Amino acid sequence: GWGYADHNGPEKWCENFPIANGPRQSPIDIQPSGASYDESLKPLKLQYDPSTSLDILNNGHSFQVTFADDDDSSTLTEGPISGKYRLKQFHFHWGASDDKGSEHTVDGKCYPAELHLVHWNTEYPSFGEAASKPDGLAVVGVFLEIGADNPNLQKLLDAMDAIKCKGTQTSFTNFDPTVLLPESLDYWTYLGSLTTPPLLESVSWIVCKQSISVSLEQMKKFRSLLFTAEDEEACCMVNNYRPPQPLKDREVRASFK
Ligand SMILES: COc1cc(C[n+]2ccc3cc(OS(N)(=O)=O)ccc3c2)cc(OC)c1OC
Ligand SMILES: [Zn+2]
Repeated sequence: GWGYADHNGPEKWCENFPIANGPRQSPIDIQPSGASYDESLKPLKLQYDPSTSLDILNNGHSFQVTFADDDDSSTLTEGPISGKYRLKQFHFHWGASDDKGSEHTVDGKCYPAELHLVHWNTEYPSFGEAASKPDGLAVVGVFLEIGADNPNLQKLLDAMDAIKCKGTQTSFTNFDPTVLLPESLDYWTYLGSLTTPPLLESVSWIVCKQSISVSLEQMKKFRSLLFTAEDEEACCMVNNYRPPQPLKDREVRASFK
């Protein structure tokens, strides 16, 4: 299957997923000077109910926290989207060292990690259905920057000992992902895709301008996870990011001046 190694990584994904070379692939390098301020863009409205958080899982590509999405308890509305999108899961991408790890870059600057909050359009019956529609998904991206210890990440980090290997999961209840958002919700937005196979071109990307902090010690904990299952030769889960893709015929809009 696909992965992030030389033999199955981003440069090879087009062999099984030709959309990898499509017209609206993600991530991209965001160039603030090339983004146009759009005064019609609304502030993001994120309303999350912590009782919808279910479990935390090492899926062999990242770790994700999954949410109950059978009602409108945790939603994203306003912002650049129309309608209501339900939170399905959040996950991260990160590097082997602090000079790389994010998927989006800003004027070529890489961050050590990037958080993705994945939402699907309730216009459609399920995540799977929405994932194949051009307006089916909305992913909020938040950069992590090396700095002070971030206490809001601690619950995630404490759960990592229980999900070290691919395929392991543990319950993860009563978590409000709002605590992971930066104080300013200024954002850039553009039309793109999932950044992992199946790379479906169904995502309205919403990338926050402001980052959140993560300490060096906390980053080391991310890097202690494994891509591999218990019975396989251990391979550290690092560099699970896709590099920026061609912007092609797209515009990036800014919600701020
Ligand atoms: C839950 O059902 C699905 C889960 C998944 C799993 N999945 C795969 C890849 C993903 C990539 C993502 O990319 S990202 N990094 O841009 O957020 C986000 C969520 C994803 C979720 C895919 C599906 O069809 C495409 C599903 O519907 C059948
Ligand atoms: Zn992601």
